Parts: sequence; structure tokens; C-alpha cells
Amino acid sequence: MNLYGASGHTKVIIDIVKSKNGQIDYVFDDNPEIKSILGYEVVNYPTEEMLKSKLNVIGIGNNRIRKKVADSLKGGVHPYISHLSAVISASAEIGDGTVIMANATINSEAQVGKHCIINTGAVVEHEVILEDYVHISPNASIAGDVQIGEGSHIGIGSSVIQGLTIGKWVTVGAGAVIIEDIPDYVTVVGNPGRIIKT
Ligand SMILES: CC(=O)SCCNC(=O)CCNC(=O)[C@H](O)C(C)(C)COP(=O)(O)OP(=O)(O)OC[C@H]1O[C@@H](n2cnc3c(N)ncnc32)[C@H](O)[C@@H]1OP(=O)(O)O
Repeated sequence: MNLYGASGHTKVIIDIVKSKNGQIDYVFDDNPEIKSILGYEVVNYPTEEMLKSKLNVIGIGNNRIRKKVADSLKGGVHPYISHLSAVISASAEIGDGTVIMANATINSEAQVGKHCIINTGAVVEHEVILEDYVHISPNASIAGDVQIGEGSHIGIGSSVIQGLTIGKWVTVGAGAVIIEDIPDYVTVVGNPGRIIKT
């Protein structure tokens, strides 16, 4: 596979791929100052052939940039990858390009879109729907039947109670507790969650 972005997030993805004896062919990053990552050479100026050679995973934590790169991908998208310790229901659906980190749980009939991040120890409960490019940060918990719109970032250690709808491109702050629906394009912090930015 090819990886885009030589970031800390990519390092975690490399660990997952190596633990499953997977093969990383190229790591791309357009910052010419980054030459290597965890022992892999970083390609700053890839050829068309390199870009199309393998299925891709985008190792970029920023949801907007991940979408931008996905929109301009030359090659195909790799099926989701997950750490060996992740617990994923057989009835869950996970989109291509999504990465699922150590100790994450995705329960029955959850639907996770493309290029999402389910980070370390996150819980995505039964029948949750996550649209493309959503990031559930470490130790965040999404209760049953919640829907989260495209590109939203749910902060580290936050909680969302069951049945809510969170809009697209929302940011939920670290440690927030969300107890009511959240509209698109806002930042919410605190317990109970309150909107601080639109
Ligand atoms: C593997 C990984 O590392 S994954 C990465 C995980 N990281 C995260 O989850 C980070 C989540 N981000 C946050 O919590 C950020 O603080 C954000 C996005 C909510 C806000 O960031 P900014 O937009 O830069 O807001 P800023 O720092 O200016 O804060 C605005 C106000 O909100 C408050 N605030 C910011 N974050 C929080 C929070 N999590 N909880 C409560 N209050 C908060 C600030 O104290 C400030 O209050 P004031 O106006 O009374 O002084």
C-alpha cells in the first residue's frame, strides 16, 4: 500500500500495518524537509506511476486536508485497516481508507464511512452512522443510534449520548459531553456541550 502524509498519525498506521505483516510501498509527503519516517524513505516528488501503483491510505489527521487529498487521489483507496486489538462487529460496515486504532470498538450494525479515523480506545456503539472523513479521537464514546455528519471531529475523551444527530464539519472539544443535537459547522465544548464558534 501507499501512505499519504508523514505525520504522527501515519506512524501509528505504519505500526498497525507492520504488526499484520503488511507491505508499505511508498510514503508520500509534499514537505521536502521530511525525508524518512520510522525507517521508510519519504517520497517528496512522486511520479505518476508511483501514485497509481498501489491502493492508498491517507495518514493525515486533519479532516479537511484528508478530504482534499482523497479528492485528488490518482490511485485507488485501500480497504479499511485495523489494529489487531480492535473489536469490530461482523455486522458493522466500514468504508475504504478508514483506519481503526488499538482497542477501538465498533459495535453491531454501525456504519462507518470512507477515510474515517476511529482512534485509540474509541467506542462506536450499535447502529451509529459516521459519514466520510469523521474522526473519533482517543477514548471518545459515541452511544447507540447517533449520526455524525461528514468531516466532524469528536475530541479526545468526549461523550455523545444515544440517538443524537451531530452535523457536518463540527468540532467537539476534548472532554465534552454532548446531550443534544448539534448543527453543522460549529465548535462545541464543555459539559453539557455548548456552542462557542460557528
Ligand atoms: C492521537 C491524537 O492526538 S488525536 C487528537 C485529539 N485532540 C483533540 O481531541 C483536540 C480537541 N480540541 C479542543 O478541545 C480545542 O480546545 C477546541 C477545538 C475545542 C477549541 O480550540 P480553539 O478553536 O483553538 O479555541 P480556543 O483554544 O481559542 O478556546 C476558546 C474557548 O473555549 C475554551 N475551550 C477550548 N477547548 C475546550 C475544551 N475542550 N473544553 C472546555 N473549554 C474549552 C477555552 O478555554 C476558551 O475559553 P475562553 O474564551 O473563556 O477563554
